[in-house]
Amino acid sequence: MAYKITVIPGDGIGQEITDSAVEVLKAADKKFNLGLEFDYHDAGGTAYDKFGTPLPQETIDACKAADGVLFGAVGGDKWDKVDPAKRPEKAILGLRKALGLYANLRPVKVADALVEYSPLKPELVKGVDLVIVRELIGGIYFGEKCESEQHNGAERAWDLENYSVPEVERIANLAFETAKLRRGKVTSVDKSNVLATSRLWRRTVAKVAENYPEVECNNLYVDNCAMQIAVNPTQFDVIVTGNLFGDILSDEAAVVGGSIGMLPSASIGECTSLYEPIHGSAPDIAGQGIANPIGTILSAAMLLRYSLHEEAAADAIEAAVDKALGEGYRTPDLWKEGFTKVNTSEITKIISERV
Ligand SMILES: NC(=O)c1ccc[n+]([C@@H]2O[C@H](COP(=O)([O-])OP(=O)(O)OC[C@H]3O[C@@H](n4cnc5c(N)ncnc54)[C@H](O)[C@@H]3O)[C@@H](O)[C@H]2O)c1
Ligand SMILES: CC(C)[C@H](C(=O)O)[C@@H](O)C(=O)O
Ligand SMILES: [Mg+2]
Repeated sequence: MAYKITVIPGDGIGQEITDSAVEVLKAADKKFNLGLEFDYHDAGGTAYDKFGTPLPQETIDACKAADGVLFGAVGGDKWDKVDPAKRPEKAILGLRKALGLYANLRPVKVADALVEYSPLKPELVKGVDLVIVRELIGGIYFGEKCESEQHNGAERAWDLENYSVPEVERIANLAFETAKLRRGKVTSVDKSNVLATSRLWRRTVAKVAENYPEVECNNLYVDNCAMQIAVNPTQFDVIVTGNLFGDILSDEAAVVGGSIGMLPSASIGECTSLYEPIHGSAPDIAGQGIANPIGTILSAAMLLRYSLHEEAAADAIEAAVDKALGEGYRTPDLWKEGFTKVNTSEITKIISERV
């Protein structure tokens, strides 16, 4: 039986990093005889330029029909002035919604080889192993919005944040189930000292926690959490939070491991799951062949594990990444004196060979 993987390179470095991940997947396919088939589709600014929409219906249909989706990144200055409803970012937001991907798992694990690359002191970073469980299709991202209106003689804009109990329950349940398979601790992050949505969030998480007496649960305000990630990141096991806070905290947590280019993610929900690095299209380095593809390669490993249940192949890719890093190969975002500087295609080949 063949597995169908829909690949959406998108914009900027999206093409380079998805090419890398597909090359590594092909190496895994060769070794484990997986029967992978790749099917490419457009989204983002590239799709807007071709079709006048960032998310063509045929891309959504292809994702629905696939066993897993591998997504690169979308966006870029070139499209900053297009109608907000047609911005490239609408592609990933629209796909998450169309596929019902309510949960985004962002694991941050600092490989021993990378401890000294962190902007934090090595003793703070050693042993960091946490996962951010971010609610992905609710909150202020998807609330009613107004781009511009007149109010008391001045122009204003607004975005409405809302969360319902069922929306919080399903993400909280997933966070507790995830914690049960890990170290048994959930930290729920909100701003319940100010926001009504956060108070509902905190009440609902507390109710869900009653069903998981074996899991320890604590709450942090988001501002304190941002500080705690910098001063004591090893305290975290599972962090569960809303859409906007999860977006911000995951970029912060990503660099604890040295570079945003390293962090993979899995978005899961009601239909096909989607796998993407957490970073964006990096217009400042696009086309130079120097992007770090490891976040996308590790996202591909997550696809093999969670969507195709090909555990051995996923393990082999993760081990190959660790081995390449352990042998001292570094893309420019992580390079320093004494290590071997490699570009995107070189690190891809090195990882593929080690699979
Ligand atoms: N899921 C997505 O598609 C996604 C995610 C985030 C941002 N974006 C979009 O990407 C565009 C650029 O956003 P931004 O600059 O704020 O964030 P970004 O993540 O693209 O880049 C931030 C910085 O990190 C660096 N960087 C990111 N990924 C890297 C990698 N793999 N290797 C080496 N360096 C890397 C970039 O060079 C840049 O200096 C925007 O249009 C934004 O909306 C898209
Ligand atoms: C591109 C943007 C819409 C997206 C988000 O905010 O969710 C990105 O920052 C991410 O983290 O995946
Ligand atoms: Mg983000």
